[in-house]
Amino acid sequence: MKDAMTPATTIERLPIYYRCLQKLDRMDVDVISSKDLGERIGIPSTQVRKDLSYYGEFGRRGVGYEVPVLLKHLRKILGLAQEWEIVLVGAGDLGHALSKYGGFKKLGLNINHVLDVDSDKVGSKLGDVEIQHIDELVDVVKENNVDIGIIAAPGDYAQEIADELVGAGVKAIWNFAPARIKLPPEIELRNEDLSIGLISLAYHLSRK
Ligand SMILES: NC(=O)c1ccc[n+]([C@@H]2O[C@H](COP(=O)([O-])OP(=O)(O)OC[C@H]3O[C@@H](n4cnc5c(N)ncnc54)[C@H](O)[C@@H]3O)[C@@H](O)[C@H]2O)c1
Repeated sequence: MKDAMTPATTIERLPIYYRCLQKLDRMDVDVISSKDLGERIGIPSTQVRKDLSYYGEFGRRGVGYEVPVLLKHLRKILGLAQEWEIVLVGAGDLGHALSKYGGFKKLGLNINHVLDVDSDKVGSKLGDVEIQHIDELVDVVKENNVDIGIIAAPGDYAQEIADELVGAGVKAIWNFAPARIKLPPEIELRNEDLSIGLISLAYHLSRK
């Protein structure tokens, strides 16, 4: 089924299924019913079946889903059957946190390049990645076939950085800067705002 027909909420749930199945696989669980899978991630079994039906027929009626098989399919669907080369722009507090988080590497999402404008930071290491000067952006992207760029620099520079990333060949941008950046339609853009989660907690608490 085409992505355009898959609801955004289903796509957002795929990584949750994936993580849950990885855990089950580590526990040597071979088969899981849609009911058990739904309970583990807090949604009804009907929703599980509907979500997965957008991508094929994976389960067996009355039996459930074979965990390793579904995991393999989801890995492919999520684009995690391959390794991704990623450049991070901005080696500040957020850049440190993102770069040092080990979970991305385990998924094959490799933040192998970090760029910054601050000459005091250039040459120092973030984990085992050496920070390079922002002037190296084009070479870094081209020489390493970088597909994904992360912007963790101030908002005032976000558009300029995004344009440079795209010009160099990056196909997707994860933007943390508080700026509305404009990109060609073929470039995937995800704007992230961690405060949304915290504000929603405050919203719900204030109504109790
Ligand atoms: N979306 C979110 O949830 C979220 C959360 C935290 C921070 N942020 C945003 O992320 C960005 C970084 O936040 P931070 O707390 O790490 O800030 P920071 O000041 O600690 O780090 C910013 C880094 O960007 C570098 N930089 C500045 N201009 C640059 C340029 N033109 N090219 C390359 N590097 C450049 C600086 O030298 C610095 O190392 C800010 O825009 C901030 O608003 C967003």
